[in-house]
Amino acid sequence: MGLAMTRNLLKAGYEVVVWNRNPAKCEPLAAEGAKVASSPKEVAEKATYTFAMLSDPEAALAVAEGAQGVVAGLAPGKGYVDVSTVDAATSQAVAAAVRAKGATFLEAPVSGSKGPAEQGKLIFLTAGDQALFDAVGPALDVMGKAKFFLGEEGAGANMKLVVNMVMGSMMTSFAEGLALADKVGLRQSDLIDVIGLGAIAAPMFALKGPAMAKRAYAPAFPLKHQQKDMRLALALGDQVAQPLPMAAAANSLYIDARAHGLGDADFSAVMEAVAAQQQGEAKH
Ligand SMILES: NC(=O)C1=CN([C@@H]2O[C@H](COP(=O)(O)OP(=O)(O)OC[C@H]3O[C@@H](n4cnc5c(N)ncnc54)[C@H](OP(=O)(O)O)[C@@H]3O)[C@@H](O)[C@H]2O)C=CC1
Ligand SMILES: O=CCCC(=O)O
Repeated sequence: MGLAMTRNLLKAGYEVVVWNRNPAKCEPLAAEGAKVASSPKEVAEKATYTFAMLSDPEAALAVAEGAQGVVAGLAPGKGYVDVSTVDAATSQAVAAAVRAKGATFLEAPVSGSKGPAEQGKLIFLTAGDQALFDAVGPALDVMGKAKFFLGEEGAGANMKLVVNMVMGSMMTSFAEGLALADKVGLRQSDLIDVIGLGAIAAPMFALKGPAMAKRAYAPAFPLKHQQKDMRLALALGDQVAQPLPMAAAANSLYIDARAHGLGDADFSAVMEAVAAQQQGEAKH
């Protein structure tokens, strides 16, 4: 995600300084005009606005608050925008550390996967300091097709988790439908066509369905991240005493798929966990 988003900033003429834990991943961006820093701190020192796209809450905290982290390089007049999908508590902790340095903070997780990231068509779900939202608005418009400002930090993280919880449950339900159709002798391609013409048509079903029918799962949104989002959404439900039985059932399928080595496959690979359960075996 970070690679595609940065490419769009470079194409739009922004001066960009990049850092990645595995430095080899910076090489294509360096070839396209980005400067490479040796730490997140150096990025924040060199840039006015620092964006982070990281896997999970642990990574977001490490990169923000580590000894060579972003916060160490911030100062008044600078801003930090975290576009990773994390929980509200992580975002709030980072926001407090950023503001203690006199800088501003915006959480801005995205809806949309690899394709929209490449095409500059992401949807930003932001919250935090509105002045920073206004300042980075043109950059968000380069990377995305829509942006929402939802209020204080935590609101963007929560919105993202709710959206991805719904998406994760939709995907498991779709996988069960494909598996059941196959079991009763229906063509999965017919099911995909029928769903696509009716009230439950969804771009996700049309996009992923044909590959799922072939049991092919080239990664766009890695399954390990979908399972992380289900876990964080369920924790959010616990915090506010909202029962989420459908999401809990879906999460157990993602956990199963992840345990069987499918964490780096696309999240549609949850199909394999569904198929294995229907066969009454733990084979994937
Ligand atoms: N892929 C998608 O379709 C979408 C993903 N998201 C969210 O965006 C985020 C990134 O997703 P994606 O790009 O697919 O994930 P990847 O797994 O491809 O990238 C994760 C990034 O986090 C870095 N990272 C992980 N742990 C650490 C750490 N401890 N310290 C420093 N860096 C670390 C990785 O570095 P390294 O390269 O060194 O491993 C890598 O740059 C996730 O929160 C995901 O849920 C949101 C919308 C869509
Ligand atoms: O977090 C990942 C979202 C993927 C999508 O919105 O298509």
